[in-house]
Amino acid sequence: MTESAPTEPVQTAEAAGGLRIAVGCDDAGVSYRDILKADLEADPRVAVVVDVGVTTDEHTAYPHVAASAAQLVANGSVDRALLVCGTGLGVAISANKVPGVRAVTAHDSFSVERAVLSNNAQVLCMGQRVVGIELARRLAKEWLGYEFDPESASAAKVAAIGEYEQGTTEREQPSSC
Ligand SMILES: O=C(CO)[C@H](O)COP(=O)(O)O
Repeated sequence: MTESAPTEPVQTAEAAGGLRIAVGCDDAGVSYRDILKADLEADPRVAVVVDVGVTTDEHTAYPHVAASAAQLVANGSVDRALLVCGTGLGVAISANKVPGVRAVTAHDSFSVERAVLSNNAQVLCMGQRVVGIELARRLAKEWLGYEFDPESASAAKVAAIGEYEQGTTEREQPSSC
């Protein structure tokens, strides 16, 4: 099911009956976004797909699309986001500017796995000019199967990322600096 972007966090993945996922792209990622979106909509693990753009005749730059999707993640409207631009880099950098969001660019199976299991990344970014479409589809499918374990040894490391973001911790610099 595709829905327009909700403004309020309405429910949880459990209540929705599956993952709620935002998809987005710039004009360099439209065809991959369309294919990946269709795959997500057909996947029984996915309850809701929210498309934040762009449309085929639109040229909104990647930071704006990425920020829209990341804000939906941050406010709890969706569980995850899948973003596509030319490289997957700009959308990741942009999404990471939204507090609470951990976005990665990944084009291989192991990195996709660790993005969730090590980093609890909610946003996966790919580059239409970098990865083949069949690999991108496979990676997106694998990505759905991973769930971060808050009891894992990785949890404290992810928490430390949040502390730096919030400025509640600071690392002592070497005395030479
Ligand atoms: O890949 C992109 C940003 O990382 C984007 O699709 C193209 O950006 P541009 O090279 O600045 O046009």
